[in-house]
Amino acid sequence: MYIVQIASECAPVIKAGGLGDVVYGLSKDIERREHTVEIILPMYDCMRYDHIWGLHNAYEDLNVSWGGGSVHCSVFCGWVNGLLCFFIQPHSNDNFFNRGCYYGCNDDFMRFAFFSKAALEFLCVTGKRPDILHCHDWQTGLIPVMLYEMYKWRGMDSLRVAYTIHNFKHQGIAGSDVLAATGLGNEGYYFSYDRLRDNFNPFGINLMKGGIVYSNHVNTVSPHHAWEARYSDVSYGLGHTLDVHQGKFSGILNGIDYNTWDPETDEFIPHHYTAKNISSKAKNREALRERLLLRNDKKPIVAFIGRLDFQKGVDLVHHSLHYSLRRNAQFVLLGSPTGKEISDRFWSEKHHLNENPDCHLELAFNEELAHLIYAGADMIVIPSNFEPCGLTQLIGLRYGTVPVVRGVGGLVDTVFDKDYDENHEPEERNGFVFYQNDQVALESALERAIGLWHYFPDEFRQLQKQGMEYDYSWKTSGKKYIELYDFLRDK
Ligand SMILES: Nc1ncnc2c1ncn2[C@@H]1O[C@H](COP(=O)(O)OP(=O)(O)O[C@H]2O[C@H](CO)[C@@H](O)[C@H](O)[C@H]2O)[C@@H](O)[C@H]1O
Repeated sequence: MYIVQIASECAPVIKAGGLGDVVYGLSKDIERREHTVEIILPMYDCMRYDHIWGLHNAYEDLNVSWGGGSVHCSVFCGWVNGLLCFFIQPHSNDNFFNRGCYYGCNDDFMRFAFFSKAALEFLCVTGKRPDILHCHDWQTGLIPVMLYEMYKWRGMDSLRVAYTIHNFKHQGIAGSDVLAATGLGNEGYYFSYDRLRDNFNPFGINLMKGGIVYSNHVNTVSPHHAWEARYSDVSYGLGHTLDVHQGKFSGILNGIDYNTWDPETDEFIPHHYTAKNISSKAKNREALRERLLLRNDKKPIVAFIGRLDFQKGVDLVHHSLHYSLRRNAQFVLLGSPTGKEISDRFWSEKHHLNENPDCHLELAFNEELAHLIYAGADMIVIPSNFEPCGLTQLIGLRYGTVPVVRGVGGLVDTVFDKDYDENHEPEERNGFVFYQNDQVALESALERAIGLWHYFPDEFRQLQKQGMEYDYSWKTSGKKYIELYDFLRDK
């Protein structure tokens, strides 16, 4: 089979969060199964060029009709750890991808609508006819729309689209100017509730909704979140649309790339280990302390790694920091703030705790440090408000770092409470789970975790090993995607 992934991120070259990991890890898995996979990405000025091998100009004259005129683009091509990637570079005064950031501009919907159209144009003029186009999140929601409404007539009618939603919170709400710019036009047609009109904002079109309506299949990234999306409010207004399209909606659990995330070979950690010699993990704890100037004391390290965003339960992240310090633990936070308010709050906390020898706040994106924290910490706390899948608990489990999570979304599918999970035998349990979205609930789980570390170290070690024995690689999930692609291709 021939699959083309179109996305706004692919690790390690473009990574703001979990989307990048999934595009990379899934593509690697597809390749391992001997299918052909290619990835189309924007060519951002700030991406990690050092992770691309053999970057060269592969297509010089891509002209994309846009806003009544045409934008000239170059398409570069190179290999990211063996994966063939195409990078689209538009030459226009809009400077869509030369902004020193991946997201967060006022015209993001225009930037990614343009990228979507350019990706289709590239496939069209180069004669590439994959069996499956796999699109991700709102940034590429217009691809199935334009494929069906425009490009199908240009020899692309055999392509099928799989659309994966990693985060319902960001949907890409735009005005009719996007219709005009892309050439879709016909406002009356697209501003229908059956098509792109936003379910709650009558003046906006919703790019993610377009992806849902027009794709051949839609999935989110865990079975439990697929259920939540239909029966609770976490689909942020798209529940009705999912209901209408329920026959083509499912949940497929994410995996993680077991070569990138492997405590036995990880190039960013000083001491390698496996479940069998987990005692070596403690040396990474020491290395982490040394790196972050924490004192050497008989205490566990609790960590948080992630975007600092409403989604991640920042109030409870903040509370878990202070609670851990009170309960004789150290705390390490690696977080990229997503807004000014959250940023100010955590910067002020960082200054306040600057001299504290038991905690460190790193407010930045730092891939290398993330690896050392996964290896050196004893527990990872994930108190999310909602979590479509969550990768940090999967990585934590792989590194013997016990997850303490709120029971939502994919966290429900992957973490099983040591004391209370009734569906798993004690030897199959792997972490701590709380459900209520409040401090008391968080404390009850964190206290059990920290207490186990201090008073029952053998049991704690056993729990770490049980977590490490889980297989959350792409082995199972990759197979599910291949089955899905196969099913769509034959339709
Ligand atoms: N400051 C930082 N420095 C270094 N590394 C950092 C970092 N902040 C985050 N990371 C890394 O980025 C990834 C984040 O994974 P998450 O599952 O939390 O993704 P996110 O919420 O962004 O994405 C969405 O998509 C993913 C993928 O589908 C879903 O799992 C998730 O639920 C959904 O919200 C991990 O690899 C983590 O180590």
